[in-house]
Amino acid sequence: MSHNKITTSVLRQYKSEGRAIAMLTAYDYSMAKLLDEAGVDMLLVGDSLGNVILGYESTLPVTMEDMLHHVKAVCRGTKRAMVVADMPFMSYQVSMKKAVKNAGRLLQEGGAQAVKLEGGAAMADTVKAIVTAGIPVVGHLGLTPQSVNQLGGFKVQARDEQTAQTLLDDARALEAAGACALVLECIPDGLARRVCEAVAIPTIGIGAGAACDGQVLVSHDLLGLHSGFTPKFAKKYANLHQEIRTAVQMYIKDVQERQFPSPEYSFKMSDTMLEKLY
Ligand SMILES: Nc1nc(=O)c2c([nH]1)NC[C@@H]1CN(c3ccc(C(=O)N[C@@H](CCC(=O)O)C(=O)O)cc3)CN21
Ligand SMILES: CC(C)C(=O)C(=O)O
Ligand SMILES: [Mg+2]
Repeated sequence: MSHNKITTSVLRQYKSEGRAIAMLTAYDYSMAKLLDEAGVDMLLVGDSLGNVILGYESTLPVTMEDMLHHVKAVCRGTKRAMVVADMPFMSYQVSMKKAVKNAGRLLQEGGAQAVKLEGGAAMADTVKAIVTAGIPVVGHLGLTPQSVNQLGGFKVQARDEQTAQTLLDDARALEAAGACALVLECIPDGLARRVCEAVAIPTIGIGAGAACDGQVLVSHDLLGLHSGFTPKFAKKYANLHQEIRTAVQMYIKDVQERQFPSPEYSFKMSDTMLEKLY
């Protein structure tokens, strides 16, 4: 097998060469295999699985056990892409010791290559401790959904001078702490460009404009597979929701009209053998 796994040094090389990084979320084996074979560079097992897969209203109820379950499935389907696992709410905020232990579980038990956690300078020491343990960490700034109860909703972040400066300082603090990349979510494109220029590590945007070194989306959003709310920044490249509905309705009709299964989908036994049965 020619693995050619994407590593943190490959990501930095991409940035220096101006080659854009394509990242998508994946939550299961089949989809991970499909996205990996399509050539995506990074797969994020996002805590958005709380919304998309488990049907929660937010990402807050997602647990370490939920994450591990899905990280394992994704890693079994992935050869080339770097698998990044979101650290769920309360798995890294309580203590640095717990943070290192939980980050370690996502690599040791889950099989991920890196973890991602939300927060800026306040998380720098935690990032440093995890990195010191040999675990690559991706930072996440801007709209950080685990803080939705403080942010007061899912809104564009860092729109005024003070909050924009804080975000720039946070990016520098995370880089200094050893983060290998930064996700920038839902911030003005000009601010994202300033962050990209200010740090040497790759920035991966979601609703953060075109200047980022890479882009990430929730794959269900781009595939038109998610029946719930889709953010404005999510470009829909397909309408699989409708395709699946149509396919399932055809199946139901076939079953009801006894058109399925036709002989090609059935198994035969000789009439002479059948006649012997009593
Ligand atoms: N399906 C899905 N896609 C995502 O991108 C996503 C999730 N789920 N769950 C976790 C977080 C939550 N995210 C969200 C959720 C809502 C908005 C949102 O409502 N955005 C507004 C912008 C409002 C404004 O202009 O300030 C929008 O209209 O898109 C954005 C990101 C991103 N993540
Ligand atoms: C939206 C991305 C960046 C994420 O954190 C997730 O999918 O959980
Ligand atoms: Mg997340």
